[in-house]
Amino acid sequence: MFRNSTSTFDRLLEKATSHLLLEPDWDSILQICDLIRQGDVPPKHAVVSVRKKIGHENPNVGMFALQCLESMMKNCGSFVHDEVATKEFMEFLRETAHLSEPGCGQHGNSNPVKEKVLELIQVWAHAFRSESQYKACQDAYNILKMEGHTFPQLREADAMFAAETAPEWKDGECCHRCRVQFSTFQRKHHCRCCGQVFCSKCSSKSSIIPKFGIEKEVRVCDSCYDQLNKNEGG
Ligand SMILES: O=P(O)(O)O[C@@H]1[C@H](O)[C@H](OP(=O)(O)O)[C@@H](O)[C@H](O)[C@H]1O
Ligand SMILES: [Zn+2]
Ligand SMILES: [Zn+2]
Repeated sequence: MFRNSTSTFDRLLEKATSHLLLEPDWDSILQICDLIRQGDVPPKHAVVSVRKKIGHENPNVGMFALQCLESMMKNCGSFVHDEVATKEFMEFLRETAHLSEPGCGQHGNSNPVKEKVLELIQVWAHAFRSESQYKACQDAYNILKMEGHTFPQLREADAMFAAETAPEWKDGECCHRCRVQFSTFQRKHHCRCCGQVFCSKCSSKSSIIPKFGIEKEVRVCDSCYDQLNKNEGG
């Protein structure tokens, strides 16, 4: 399931972080986000790959990788938050900021990679201020503050995370809609929109689910189908 989309992801990441770019390749970045949101690429693989690019000796590659990470955090929801808002990853980012400093230990923010790291940690610390499972961001922010780094002005709008992620699939012994019992001949199916379990008759339709970033047709139950397509065809 992951094999070919992972190679697509890798190709897109190469493209989005090429040292030849003069500005971010937003189209590739958004395609990367779609692959992760649709569950086509394991979030861990995605974050580990971007991390390698952030640490690239060419600061331009590092910068493009940070912009890619920023979009992934904004658009891919908890899949990516769980991989990035960790003590270990925050230490890596703090290390990256220090390594990119001109000379040893000055706090001049004249370095775009360092400035971007400070901006991102500040936004995430703010966005996750009430989520204890992501307190690593606050901790990193406080450490950097204590070290005397100056942070850019926080733009409230930057701290909003867009995408919801698709719900976990529920289990059950009968169809959520018509209550028919599942058996060898009456197979289970899941609606990708509500995550409930259905018989084939009650989940025979498919639809895209933009709110979850699912741009390809996937199986949905009859009521989710109606919801998702109600404004179509009058
Ligand atoms: O066909 P089975 O061997 O019963 O396996 C089911 C299919 O994989 C269903 O995929 P689908 O929803 O895409 O149909 C999945 O939703 C169910 O959980 C599985 O039990
Ligand atoms: Zn049914
Ligand atoms: Zn549904």
